[in-house]
Amino acid sequence: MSGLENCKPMNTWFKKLDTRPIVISGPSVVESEEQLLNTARELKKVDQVKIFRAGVWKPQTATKTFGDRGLDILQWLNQVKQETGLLTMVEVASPKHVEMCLRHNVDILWIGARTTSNPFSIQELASALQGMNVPVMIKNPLNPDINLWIGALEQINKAGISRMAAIHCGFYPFEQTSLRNIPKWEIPIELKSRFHNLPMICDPSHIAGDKQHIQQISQKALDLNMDGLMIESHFKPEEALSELEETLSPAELDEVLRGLVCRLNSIDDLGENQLEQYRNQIDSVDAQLIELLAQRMNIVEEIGEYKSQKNMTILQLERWEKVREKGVELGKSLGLSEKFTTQLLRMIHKEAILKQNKVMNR
Ligand SMILES: C=C(O[C@@H]1C=C(C(=O)O)C=C[C@H]1O)C(=O)O
Repeated sequence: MSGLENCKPMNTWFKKLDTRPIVISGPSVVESEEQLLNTARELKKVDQVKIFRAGVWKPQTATKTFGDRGLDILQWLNQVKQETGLLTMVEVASPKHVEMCLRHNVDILWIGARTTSNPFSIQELASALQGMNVPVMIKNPLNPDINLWIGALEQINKAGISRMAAIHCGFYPFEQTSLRNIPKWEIPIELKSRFHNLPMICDPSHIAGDKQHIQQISQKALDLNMDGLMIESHFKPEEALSELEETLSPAELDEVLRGLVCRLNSIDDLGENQLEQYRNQIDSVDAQLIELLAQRMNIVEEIGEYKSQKNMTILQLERWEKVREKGVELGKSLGLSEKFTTQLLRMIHKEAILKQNKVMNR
C-alpha cells in the first residue's frame, strides 16, 4: 500500500471548506477580466460554491484566441479572491505554471487528464511541487487506467503534498456516446476503496458534455459519497467561447445544486442507531449461516468416509436432485427465488464433492 494514508480531508484544507458537497465552479477558460469577475460575483451568491476555478492556460482554445495572458489572468484571479472571498483554483501542466500560480497566491492547483496520462509530465510537476505547501487535485487520465492515476497521485504525494484530492472526469470514449466521457464509475470506486483517506471530486461537466445530464451525474457522485463537484459556469453561458453546451449560468448551477439529495453516510449522521441494530442482526444471522455450513460439511465428510469404506461413488445424482428440489421448494415458500437457491445449493454441493474427494484420497 502506498503512503496516501496521510491525505487530509478537505474540510481541514481551508476553514471555508466545511460544506458537503464542496462545489468548485467557474469558466472553462478565461476570456476577459469582465467575464472572470462577473462570473465570480454571481457564483458568490450560490451558497455551496467555495472554490472558483479558471482555465488560465487552455492549449486548445486559450492560446489560439488570447495568446499567453497568464500573468494578467492571475492578477484578475487575485482580485476575485479579495472581492468575493472565494478560493481560487487553476490547472497546471508545467513547472512554469506551478511557479506562476504560487507566486500569485492561487489557493489550489489541479492537474488535468492529459497531464495525468503522461508520467514524464507528472515527474516534472512533482519536482516543481517538492516542499510546496499547496493543495493539488489530480484528474483521472484520459484512458481508464487506474494504475496511471494512482502513479500520479503517489508521485505528487511523495513530493510532500498531503492536501490532495482525485477528480473523476470520466474517460475518453472511442465512439460516440450520449455522454462526452464514459463515467466508468467502478474506477473511482476502486480508487476510493484502496485509499480511504483520499478525497474524491466528480467533474460532471466533462462527463456530461451537455447541460442536461449534469444533475443526474452530480446525484450519482453524491450517492457514491464523493466529497465535491466541479461544474463549469459562465455569467453568460450562451456567449462562452469554450465548452458552450456544458456550461451553466450561476443561476442554473444554483438550481442543479438545490435539486440534489445529499444522503447520509454513517450512523453518526443519522443521530440514532437503527441501522446499527439491523447490522447487528445481519452479523448474527451470518454467523449462524457459516456455523451451519461448517456443520453440514462435517457431515459430508463423514458420508465421504462411509462411501470410501463401502466403495461407493462420491457423486450421487439422484440424492443431489432431491436436495436441490427440496431446497428450492422451501426457499420459494420463504420468498427466495429459484435461481438464488439453486445457485447457493450448487456452490455447497460443489464444495461437498471436493471435501469427499479429499477424504477418499487420504
Ligand atoms: C453428501 C453426499 O454426497 C454428495 C453431496 C451431496 C450434498 O452435498 O448434499 C449430495 C449428493 C452427493 O452428490 C451424499 O451422497 O449424500
